[in-house]
Amino acid sequence: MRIGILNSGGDCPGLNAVIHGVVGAAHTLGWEVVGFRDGFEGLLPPGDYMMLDPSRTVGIMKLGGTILGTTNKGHFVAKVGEGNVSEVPREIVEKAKATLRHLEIGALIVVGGDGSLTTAQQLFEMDVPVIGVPKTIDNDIQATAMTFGFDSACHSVVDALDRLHTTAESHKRVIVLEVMGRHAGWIALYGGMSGGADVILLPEIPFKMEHVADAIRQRDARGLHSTLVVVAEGARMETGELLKKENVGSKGEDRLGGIGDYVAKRIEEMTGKETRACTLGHLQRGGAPTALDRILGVRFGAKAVHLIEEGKFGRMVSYQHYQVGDVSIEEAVNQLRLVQPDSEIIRAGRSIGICFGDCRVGR
Ligand SMILES: Nc1ncnc2c1ncn2[C@@H]1O[C@H](COP(=O)(O)OP(=O)(O)O)[C@@H](O)[C@H]1O
Ligand SMILES: O=P(O)(O)OC[C@H]1O[C@](O)(COP(=O)(O)O)[C@@H](O)[C@@H]1O
Ligand SMILES: [Mg+2]
Repeated sequence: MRIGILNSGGDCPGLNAVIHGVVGAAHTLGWEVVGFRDGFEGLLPPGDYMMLDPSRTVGIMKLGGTILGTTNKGHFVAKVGEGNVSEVPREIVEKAKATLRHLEIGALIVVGGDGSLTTAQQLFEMDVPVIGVPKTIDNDIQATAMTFGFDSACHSVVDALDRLHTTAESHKRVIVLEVMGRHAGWIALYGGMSGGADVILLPEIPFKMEHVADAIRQRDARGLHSTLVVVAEGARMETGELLKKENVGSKGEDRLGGIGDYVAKRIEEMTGKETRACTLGHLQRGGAPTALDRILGVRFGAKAVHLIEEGKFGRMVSYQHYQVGDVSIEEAVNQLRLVQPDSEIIRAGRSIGICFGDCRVGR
């Protein structure tokens, strides 16, 4: 048996651990693994690929990014903007199928986000035996309680906050840290809470600048002259508008960014306190995966191979109740896991005095 694997969409720490898991489990079964380069693009004839065996994947688990490369542009677009689904052109699917036939590949593992898994589902519906592995650094796919990459991103946020605390305290400043989180604010919430942020602004909880400014004034009155604010890039201004760096229209997803600068400027105007903004950006996506992301990646990779062994095509690996299981790709795509404003974690945050920007903090 020969199987294929590709990574697609944005990268994140842990992708190489998935590859390591796939190659290890396949090797044990005596299977060969073909790794396609640059996402689905590698499927186009004559095929851009490398043979993967344990000698090729030794030591890759600790590396960030992906040895296969990835892309979010090209011929296989299946999802644009806020979730509009488009069909991958039939001739492109036929070309991909011809490459898979030519290379005698019996099953294809697609490691990708919601968009790439939408493409995977379309290939499955056109008789390609596909298995999905969920990849989202934002951790926002409903069908899996957790995915690799998220924990590493939270570590970057905590590291940044640890550093920002010392400089903010020395200068009695407010510092606003903008982090990733397009629809879901998990990175801001987990990273912010574990890094000791005082104000956390999420896409799921619309905020008012008055409440943010009030929280900072209250802290000042208590002798706490520095404040750290974490804001997810998808957090919405009072007007409900998203701040974008680039509007790409129907070509894909708009690039978000700028909310950190906006919030910092408003804080300075409203409180008179010296305020600085800092954008963590792709530092969250790069670098070595944490132990948690490595073990998740390896388990996901091994599970993907075992799903092929069982012939469970059209399924996506999923993590629920501390177990790696599977769900249908079709059900998994388009269902976002968002922070619930009335959840236990938000209540815990409020109870320790964190301001989420939607109401006055404290009694
Ligand atoms: N080969 C490709 N050609 C065109 N679009 C692609 C290709 N691979 C991925 N995309 C698109 O890139 C976007 C992002 O992919 P996705 O898998 O959702 O990852 P993420 O959102 O994590 O970056 C989606 O809109 C997806 O359809
Ligand atoms: O590398 P790019 O294209 O700037 O991507 C950044 C985007 O990726 C995201 O982190 C989403 O990634 P995931 O699909 O992996 O969750 C957004 O928060 C952010 O806008
Ligand atoms: Mg996506």
